[in-house]
Amino acid sequence: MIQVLDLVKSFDGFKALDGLNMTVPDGAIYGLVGPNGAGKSTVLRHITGVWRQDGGDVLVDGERVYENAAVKARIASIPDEFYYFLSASTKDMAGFYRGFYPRFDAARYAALRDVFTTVDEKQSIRRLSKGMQKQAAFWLALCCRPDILVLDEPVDGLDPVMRRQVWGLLMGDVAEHGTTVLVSSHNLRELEDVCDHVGILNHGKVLVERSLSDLQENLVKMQIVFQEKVLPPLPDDMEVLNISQVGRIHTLIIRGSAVEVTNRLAVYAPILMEALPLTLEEIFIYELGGEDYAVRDIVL
Ligand SMILES: Nc1ncnc2c1ncn2[C@@H]1O[C@H](COP(=O)(O)OP(=O)(O)OP(=O)(O)O)[C@@H](O)[C@H]1O
Repeated sequence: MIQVLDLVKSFDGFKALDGLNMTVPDGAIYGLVGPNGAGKSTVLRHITGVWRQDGGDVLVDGERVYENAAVKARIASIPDEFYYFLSASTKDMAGFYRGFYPRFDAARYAALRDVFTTVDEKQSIRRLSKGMQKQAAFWLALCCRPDILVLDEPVDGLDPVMRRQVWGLLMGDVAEHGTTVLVSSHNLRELEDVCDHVGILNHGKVLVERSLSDLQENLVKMQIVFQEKVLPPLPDDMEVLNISQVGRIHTLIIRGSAVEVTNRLAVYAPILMEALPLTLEEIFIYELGGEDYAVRDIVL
């Protein structure tokens, strides 16, 4: 488990991290979402032990990360800026990682040649295209067999086919080995299909942190058509977060499970009724939008 506790980091008096708290459970795919300058890269650099905090703590399974080689050997990272040795090729870096990561998997390195076919492993990484550099970074990171994989806007620059392949590999590692994946993005939609936990970050703080199952079990989108064009009065204790209407179709966002809400609305004898899942973006908007405009602005 990764615990970030009241983390503070200032640059020339500017608080890039301002008492940031977050918890990433083991085996989670945790999406850290926020606008430019929110502090995503800064917090990730603390979690990977690159930077020392001014205040607070970053713990992995209860141990401090900073200057802790044993903990760092369990973490692989794809940062937003590449840090490979000047003129090092993918193959050179694999040799270096083999010495650092105790579980470096040489057989996997060989097998992944068939996935990253466009990357010339003998070419200097800096001379590869941006997308190929990202592919090389994934190739190397996946071979480290880390317990924790920290990815800073990882799929930027990857084409759609490669994105799918990379996410497939990552999700396979999560399912088979319980790898914890922490991934940052500007865009909730990009993480929609993969994350099971989400933290929304702005101005150096996590505004809200939730697990997807908590959110999804508790909110449903109902599309309903009644004989009459107007919506019948609904029970007082039914928590309706949003109502919209297009023609005769009413769309209601209601708190509760799909089964429970469907049963309660069936009493009104609709002509047509369907319970639909909400997107992650919709969940955040309806769950928090009313009460927290900062969150609403970020996810919209
Ligand atoms: N080395 C640094 N020196 C000075 N200021 C910095 C440094 N690194 C980050 N900052 C500042 O800290 C704030 C957070 O930056 P950070 O890179 O963490 O944001 P981000 O959420 O990753 O943004 P983006 O989505 O644009 O990558 C910004 O205001 C940035 O200017």
